[in-house]
Amino acid sequence: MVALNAKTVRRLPDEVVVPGYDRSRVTVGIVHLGVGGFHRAHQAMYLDRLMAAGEALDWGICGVGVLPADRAMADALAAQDHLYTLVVKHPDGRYEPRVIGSIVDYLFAPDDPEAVIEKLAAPATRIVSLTVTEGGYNLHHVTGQFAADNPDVQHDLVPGVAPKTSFGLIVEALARRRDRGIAPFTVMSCDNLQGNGDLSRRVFTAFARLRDPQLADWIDANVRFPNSMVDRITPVTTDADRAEIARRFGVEDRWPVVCEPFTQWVLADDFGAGRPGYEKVGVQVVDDVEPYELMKLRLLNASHQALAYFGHLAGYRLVDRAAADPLFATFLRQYMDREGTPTLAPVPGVDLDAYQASLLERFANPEVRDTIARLCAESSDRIPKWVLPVIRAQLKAGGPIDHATAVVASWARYAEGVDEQGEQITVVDPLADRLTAAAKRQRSEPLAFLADRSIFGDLIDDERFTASYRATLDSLHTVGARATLEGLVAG
Ligand SMILES: NC(=O)c1ccc[n+]([C@@H]2O[C@H](COP(=O)([O-])OP(=O)(O)OC[C@H]3O[C@@H](n4cnc5c(N)ncnc54)[C@H](O)[C@@H]3O)[C@@H](O)[C@H]2O)c1
Ligand SMILES: O=P(O)(O)OC[C@@H](O)[C@@H](O)[C@H](O)[C@H](O)CO
Repeated sequence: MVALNAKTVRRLPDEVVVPGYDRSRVTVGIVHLGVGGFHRAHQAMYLDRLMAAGEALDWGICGVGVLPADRAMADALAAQDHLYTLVVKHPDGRYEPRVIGSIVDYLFAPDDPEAVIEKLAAPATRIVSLTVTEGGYNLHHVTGQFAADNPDVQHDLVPGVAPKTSFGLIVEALARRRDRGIAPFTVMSCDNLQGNGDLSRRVFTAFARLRDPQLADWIDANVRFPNSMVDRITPVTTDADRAEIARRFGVEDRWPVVCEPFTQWVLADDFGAGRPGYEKVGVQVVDDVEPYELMKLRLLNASHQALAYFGHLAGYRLVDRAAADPLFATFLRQYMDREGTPTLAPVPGVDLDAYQASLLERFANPEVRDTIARLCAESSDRIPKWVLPVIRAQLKAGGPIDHATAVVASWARYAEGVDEQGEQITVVDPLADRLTAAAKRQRSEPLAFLADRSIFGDLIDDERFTASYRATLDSLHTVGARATLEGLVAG
């Protein structure tokens, strides 16, 4: 057994691909906030491929942990010279292991925010990328504007304090760059949000405006925020993954990453200070990302939510098991076909029918072992971004809404916190208490959950929507998830 680090990496079995490039020559050009599973399966992997081809050695990544919970990642990476194993799991049971070397440093902001700000302000830092989850942008769910009422954001607005948030860290670094005459970095969001670049521009300038209006104007005029669509299903790493990787390859890795074979990154070419030649390793660099991102968010991510709550209520705990159930597969396919896809513009080079079929195959990969629990978490940050826009578009167009609306009703039923067997459901959501309190009232007050206008806006005033919602919720309460799905599928 080999405990992974820079010295031991050469002793790994041949089937493990290891960095063939000299990592001591790699310098930091990218600072990444939110180094979780996805960043390590996606952006860091693309860069590793480029580095393996002898390119982009001045675009190494320095990871940053913003939240106190990131201490575990800081410790794991430090113990391994920032190396980790990425294991691609094929549906036939094949594992493809690769040690990724593109992350060369990691800073833990809660211990030393000043070091993070200086790293961000360093002239060599030309891109600051983000995977801080949908919640990390502090968006008002209905208006899409920056919600400044978060206590940590308020803390970061006090002059001279050590920042606690991405906003405080990035905006302070941009202020120092401006004052020192250093060109700004590009801010590249890789989170699952429509127009993630445009939206990053909105929230970072809104935060800066609360601090210093001139700085906000400077950021707005000088900083680039490219949009992107990112895709690769990356479940939470488990101890079983660690044990299996040790057993198969003799690698002792504190925090490997596992993921599906599919990967996609569609990126707008909008960088102010250069970028790695990502297109050489399969990234689609395009002028307009919107058609791709709408396709992905409204088909893949919305379908994930369509599977999540019904799946949990029907007794499933793994995504592949639910996706392989013909009833669920039919429901998802009908949702995509009749409701999601008609809201999309044509996507260059993509056959949407084939895309839908490929999603069902990806979800049903039995090796990935993605959990329903991961998909159910933080729903209040996901449903408004992925499912409600489909309902609104279909209401406007007079199109069908029953399946997308049923997803919302299934979330409301799930949020009651008790399943169909009377077992407790742990609702993981920043708004869990509020959501569960409203959901518990809905047996006597059917629209109680929808009354939260900060999430649903004025949807509660639309009679077609509420009629469909009530019908599904009532069915969930009386006949349960499976029979409700059967009814929906039968039309
Ligand atoms: N996992 C996937 O399949 C997948 C695929 C495509 C895109 N993504 C995007 O990547 C994001 C992260 O996914 P992951 O699987 O890496 O999750 P993860 O839980 O492994 O990592 C999330 C990281 O974000 C940080 N974070 C969370 N809230 C934050 C905040 N408010 N401020 C700063 N940092 C914050 C966490 O500390 C952690 O480092 C997703 O929310 C999504 O937008 C994920
Ligand atoms: O990670 P989130 O919060 O964006 O959403 C959960 C999943 O739908 C998502 O992670 C998908 O697995 C991913 O978007 C696939 O590319």
